[in-house]
Amino acid sequence: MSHQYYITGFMGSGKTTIGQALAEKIGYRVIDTDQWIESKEHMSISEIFEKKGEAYFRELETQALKEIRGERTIITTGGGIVKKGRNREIMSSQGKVIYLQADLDELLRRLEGDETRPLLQQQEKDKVQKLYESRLDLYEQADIIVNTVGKSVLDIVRELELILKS
Ligand SMILES: Nc1ncnc2c1ncn2[C@@H]1O[C@H](COP(=O)(O)OP(=O)(O)O)[C@@H](O)[C@H]1O
Ligand SMILES: O=C(O)C1=C[C@@H](OP(=O)(O)O)[C@@H](O)[C@H](O)C1
Ligand SMILES: [Mg+2]
Repeated sequence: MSHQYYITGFMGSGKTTIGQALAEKIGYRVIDTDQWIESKEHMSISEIFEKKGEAYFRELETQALKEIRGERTIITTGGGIVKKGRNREIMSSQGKVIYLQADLDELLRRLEGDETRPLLQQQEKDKVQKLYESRLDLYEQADIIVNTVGKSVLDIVRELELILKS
């Protein structure tokens, strides 16, 4: 088993939820980059986007990846972390990258009514689809890819536990 695992995927793929449950199951600690940034800035992700802008938030994501280090650690990331080559390099050099896959319709169903993701607020579906498609190749560079559609959180945790043990 690796010391550090990074969980990636589009918004709604279940990174935060699965990371938490998997960490409990295998006795790892878990740190979510969005939560790390919110507590550092004393602001919600939406407020950071609104008051400081996306570029500022992206800088903090890189800082989070550099600073969050440790044995037996799962790092759950924000869906846009893969955009920067530097971030992808940091993740693959410091640990193993897991991609949680789902089709866009499933992701949007899971996030119906959600108001915490600024990039989904008042966006046409076309725009979200373009964003999703622009990231697929980047997510697919992961070491481990798990399809989450039609599976419960528990199913996915069990599947990942087996993969990590092998
Ligand atoms: N496998 C799954 N099946 C159905 N709903 C899920 C699944 N995984 C996560 N969810 C739900 O989707 C929503 C987004 O999950 P979250 O963990 O916040 O995703 P992410 O961190 O990738 O954006 C939550 O309401 C969560 O309960
Ligand atoms: O995809 C993105 O660019 C983002 C995803 C969000 O995290 P989740 O993927 O956990 O929703 C959060 O980091 C921010 O709203 C931007
Ligand atoms: Mg999350």
